[in-house]
Amino acid sequence: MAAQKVAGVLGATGSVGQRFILLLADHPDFELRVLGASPRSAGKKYVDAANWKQTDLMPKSAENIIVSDCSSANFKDCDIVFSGLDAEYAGPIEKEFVEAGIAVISNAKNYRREEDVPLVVPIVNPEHLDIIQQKLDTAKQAGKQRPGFIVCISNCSTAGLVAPLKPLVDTFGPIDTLTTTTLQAISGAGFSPGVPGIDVLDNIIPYIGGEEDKMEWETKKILGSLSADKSHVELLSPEELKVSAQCNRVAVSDGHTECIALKFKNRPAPSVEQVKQCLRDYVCDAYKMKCHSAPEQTIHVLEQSDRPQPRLDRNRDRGYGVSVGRVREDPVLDFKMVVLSHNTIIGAAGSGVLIAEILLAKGMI
Ligand SMILES: NC(=O)C1=CN([C@@H]2O[C@H](COP(=O)(O)OP(=O)(O)OC[C@H]3O[C@@H](n4cnc5c(N)ncnc54)[C@H](OP(=O)(O)O)[C@@H]3O)[C@@H](O)[C@H]2O)C=CC1
Ligand SMILES: N[C@@H](CC(=O)OP(=O)(O)O)C(=O)O
Repeated sequence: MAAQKVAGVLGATGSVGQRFILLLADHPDFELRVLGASPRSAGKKYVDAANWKQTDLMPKSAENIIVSDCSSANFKDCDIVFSGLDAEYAGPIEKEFVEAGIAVISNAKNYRREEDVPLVVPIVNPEHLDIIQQKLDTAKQAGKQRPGFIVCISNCSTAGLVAPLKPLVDTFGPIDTLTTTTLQAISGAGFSPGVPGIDVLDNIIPYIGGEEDKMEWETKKILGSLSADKSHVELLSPEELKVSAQCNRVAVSDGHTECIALKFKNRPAPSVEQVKQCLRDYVCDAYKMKCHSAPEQTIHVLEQSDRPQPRLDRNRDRGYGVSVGRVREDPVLDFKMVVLSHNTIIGAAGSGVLIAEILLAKGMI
């Protein structure tokens, strides 16, 4: 077995950071050695710094790690750094890491729209990581040191949305119009401070700041194609794809549900049975590459009329699989369906870990 790569986590005490700790404990490819968080946590043992909220116990291996401040010098021995930093602080910290030659996989929104930064949902568009290979090749040819780089993970609701779209577009051609109404879990709002119980209990909050714009924009980058020179992604134009999102916060702990409807450009549209079969048959590249965390079944098509449900279905394929149910014809567009994805696994930390496994398999770290 190859030696494990050394890994660090920024924002290790937060909602996404805690999920990274769980997913990286006992990982065959990565040894988690360095944890970073705010100055409030730095200097404390992880067990004292983190307000642990996961239903799995904190891994013993993390308990006694002393939390560092988020300066790249503390992470200089890391082959890869995963970031679950609060977006308010992620920008300059992640930039400093990249300038120090470190490979960063970020959950924060700050660099997702940069032209030369891949925005990757690993079960959907791992080929966009070729942008990184191109950067590494260019540096090598110029006789430069291996550069640092950043890969961004998408917004969590966007990750669930694009998962079923990918095989549908590959099989039936482009989508013309897409609408989604989300029901998003409270863990998506993070832990500092998080959504107060009094706001969300017995309630639905029909607003999540910035979320709708992110979903509408990021979908067009993730479903876009790599440029011929592999330096950037060509975004889908508004004429190529119209997307409309409405986002709501609901009193669910983990798992974002989305009610989506879509219309294909090509006529005649496929049948409901063809759509379901296409989703069932989809095998993501990461699974074909035998990546450790890749879901065996990328998309679970559920036939029961009252599924998917967050509590019952969010952990399919350890949270790396996406569930789709209630696939049916839509009298306005072509089809509608309900999509469920685990927001801190395939929507955040799990995607980060799977991206790192793909980078490792392709020799980029
Ligand atoms: N939760 C989710 O489902 C998803 C979240 N994201 C994104 O991931 C990122 C993390 O989100 P989430 O885990 O929910 O947020 P949390 O609020 O739960 O965690 C934020 C983390 O950032 C750290 N932090 C805060 N201020 C600073 C600072 N000044 N310097 C260094 N570290 C700091 C916190 O440390 P401390 O505990 O010491 O304050 C904590 O570890 C965000 O950018 C978010 O938008 C993306 C997709 C999904
Ligand atoms: N906004 C998402 C989580 C999140 O932080 O997304 P982003 O990384 O795109 O800001 C939610 O509330 O569920």
